[in-house]
Amino acid sequence: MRYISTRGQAPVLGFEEAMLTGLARDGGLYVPETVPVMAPEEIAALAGLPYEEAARRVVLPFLGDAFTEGELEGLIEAAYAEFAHAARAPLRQMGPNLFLLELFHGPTLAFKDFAMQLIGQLMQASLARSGKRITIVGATSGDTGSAAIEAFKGLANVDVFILFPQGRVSEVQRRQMTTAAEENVHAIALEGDFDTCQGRLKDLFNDHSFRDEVGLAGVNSINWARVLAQVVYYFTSATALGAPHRAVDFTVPTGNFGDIFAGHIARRMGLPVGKLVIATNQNDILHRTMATGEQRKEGVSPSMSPSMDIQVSSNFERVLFEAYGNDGAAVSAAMEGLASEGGYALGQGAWGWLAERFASGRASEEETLQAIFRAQVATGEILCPHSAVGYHVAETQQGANPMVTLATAHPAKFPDAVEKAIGLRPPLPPQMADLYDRPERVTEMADDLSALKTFIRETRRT
Ligand SMILES: Cc1ncc(COP(=O)(O)O)c(C=O)c1O
Ligand SMILES: N[C@@H](CCOP(=O)(O)O)C(=O)O
Repeated sequence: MRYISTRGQAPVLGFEEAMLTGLARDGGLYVPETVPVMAPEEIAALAGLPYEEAARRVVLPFLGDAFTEGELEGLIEAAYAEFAHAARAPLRQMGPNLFLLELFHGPTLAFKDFAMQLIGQLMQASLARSGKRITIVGATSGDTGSAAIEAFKGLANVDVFILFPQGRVSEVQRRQMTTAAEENVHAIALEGDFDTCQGRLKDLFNDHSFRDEVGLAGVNSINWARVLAQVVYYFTSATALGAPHRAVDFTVPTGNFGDIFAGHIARRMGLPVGKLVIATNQNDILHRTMATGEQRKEGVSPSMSPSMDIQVSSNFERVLFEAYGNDGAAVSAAMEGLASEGGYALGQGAWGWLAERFASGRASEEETLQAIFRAQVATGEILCPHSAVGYHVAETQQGANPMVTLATAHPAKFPDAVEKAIGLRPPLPPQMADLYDRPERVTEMADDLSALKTFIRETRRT
């Protein structure tokens, strides 16, 4: 299995190297050169399997010879052992043909745990073999950070630095990151928004001597392995609803485009996905891109679904690479336009290509609150604001197929928004009940790349 960069100028890598490399050395993102296809019988056979076994079957063809089947089985078992629901990703019926895929039963209460727990296991196995040590730097708008901390805290050969936008995550999200007591974990509150954090992360990767000096590794969805692990729940949910014998639609609350890109990969693997709907909050760059054929940045406007307050949607580059017929030079030109001129036109061919594969919608702040209210009245389910954005858009996009909307975080991570919608503050689960009593440890930093490098150099263990 070979992985190539979306910018076409970086070395071709195997799975394990791509996982440990993070951002490609030409600034692009790694994607599989070819996507393995599952036969309808293989897909049908996933129905009713334990989540772990379905994960093994879906993930294995992408790994080449990086891990043996036996190794992979053990690592997947360990990855999902701490999930609080036996089904791992249970489906809940919300209406006659509308379903919610609950992805918040992992240790940090967001869908990030599905991928982060697995890549935590894969990376540790790989590092144990090589004896190397790495420095993980992650950028977060709230959920990736705590998921990464949970997966890598306390490891002797890994240091973890998480950049989050100061004042732009919920209090629960912040405390999940700043209360880790382990000495290898460092939460950094950066001046700016999530795009600033992700921009600095990519700057660190693009400084080749720095990345080599500290053994930089990435666990954002920059890392292909993150996306791959998220492909699994599209298969488990669609087969539970009758795939491959009928098509299933999905609506995905979207920010960095990783989760919905995983759905796109599931479809390329042969899963009959009907509509794949991008759902955005008021930071609706992706919805506007689909509507106008032009991607143009506006300022980030803080919303009650902060994890989706993103304008520079990293994984859009992966789908653009396909839309441009794997033309790395065209992708580089578009990314250059986004960075220096604030936007670029997709081009008619690429716009049409995308419109055939993705629909889109947006939810305003008021529509998000109403969706939380409606879902609770209809079914008793309390949605987090991100899931509510998806729920609102899913309702407007429903057709003949079952529609699954992804519930990406637990409502207790966003008590203020939920209280505004339904007058209740959802309690944290018992293992986090003392979150507000734990001491916080955080480093506040201005947006200064050279100061960030110095901090990482001086703080990481060698
Ligand atoms: C709760 C929640 N919902 C949705 C998203 C958007 O997912 P993606 O960035 O993969 O599009 C995020 C952040 O990634 C998130 O944390
Ligand atoms: N919403 C994310 C942003 C980072 O996304 P990732 O999938 O690239 O890690 C978050 O909560 O941090």
